[in-house]
Amino acid sequence: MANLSSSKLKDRTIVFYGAGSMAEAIIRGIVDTGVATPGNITVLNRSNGDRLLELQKKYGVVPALTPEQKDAALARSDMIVLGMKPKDSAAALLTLKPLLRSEQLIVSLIAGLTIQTMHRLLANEQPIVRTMPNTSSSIGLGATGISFSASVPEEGRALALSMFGAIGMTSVVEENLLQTVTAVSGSGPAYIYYMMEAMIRSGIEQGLAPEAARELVVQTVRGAAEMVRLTEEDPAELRRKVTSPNGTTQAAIETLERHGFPEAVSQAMRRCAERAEEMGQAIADEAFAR
Ligand SMILES: NC(=O)C1=CN([C@@H]2O[C@H](COP(=O)(O)OP(=O)(O)OC[C@H]3O[C@@H](n4cnc5c(N)ncnc54)[C@H](O)[C@@H]3O)[C@@H](O)[C@H]2O)C=CC1
Ligand SMILES: O=C(O)[C@@H]1CCC=N1
Repeated sequence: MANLSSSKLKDRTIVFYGAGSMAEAIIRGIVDTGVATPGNITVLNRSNGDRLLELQKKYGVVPALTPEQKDAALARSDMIVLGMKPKDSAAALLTLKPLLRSEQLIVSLIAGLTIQTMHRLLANEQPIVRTMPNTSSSIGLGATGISFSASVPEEGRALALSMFGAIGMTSVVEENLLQTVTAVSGSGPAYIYYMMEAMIRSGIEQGLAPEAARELVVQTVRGAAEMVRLTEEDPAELRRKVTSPNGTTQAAIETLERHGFPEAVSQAMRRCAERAEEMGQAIADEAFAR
């Protein structure tokens, strides 16, 4: 049993309940940075044992392969990270319910699923940390929005902040703003990748070798993000500095505007947040309709 008086993540037992791509991003981050001990991390899935063995090989974490191993890991761990798909989450919480002790900390990664729905499913006020991380966590550059149920003690807050702080930046927000965090940073990497795909494609169409197009785009995105971060200047100001009057950038930006780029981004983000809400509502509707 881990030392419960210590707030160090290293001393805590953690179960990743659902070991897909987001769980792996976090595992890689906390193992690589050394904030957690691989031997204290158990991974479990619904059915894919090979996936668990792959994670064991890559990170030294412990696979729970049999129903007995799964129940034992869930029952004894200090933290349980819910990393299954939203549609599987209600069933997983109901499975968890009879195994839980009141001091175990639940950390949810699940888009849309509210603390209220989790408390209702568990029929108690279990300490819950609801988060919205992103996959850049796997390289220590994650951005995670975090909310706490009132039942999370100070120590639980510190543990969660150290987990997500080790793999990037964290922002504690009111729970109703986690949908917005989903729209900004949870799904955000995909918008940037989408932009990169389009830029690489156009570079190739205009004659660049694929590798050159890729390298130039990657360095451009990396450099632009670092410029915003290091100079602390407003992105609009940095953009102005690239844009010579009547020059090439102005021509490009005007074209993006004509095609509704800012409005498209705004609508995409609103739809993203709305979708998170819908997904959370769908979980609750399905779980409590019976
Ligand atoms: N992928 C992303 O960028 C982000 C994902 N999330 C959230 O993370 C969660 C997982 O997403 P991904 O990792 O992308 O999905 P994924 O499909 O890669 O992984 C889900 C895993 O959960 C397992 N699983 C499903 N039901 C289970 C059950 N009853 N018991 C045990 N394991 C079960 C599946 O076998 C699978 O390994 C989702 O709820 C999503 O909303 C949050 C932020 C970012
Ligand atoms: O697409 C999704 O639903 C998840 C949540 C945020 C990023 N991926």
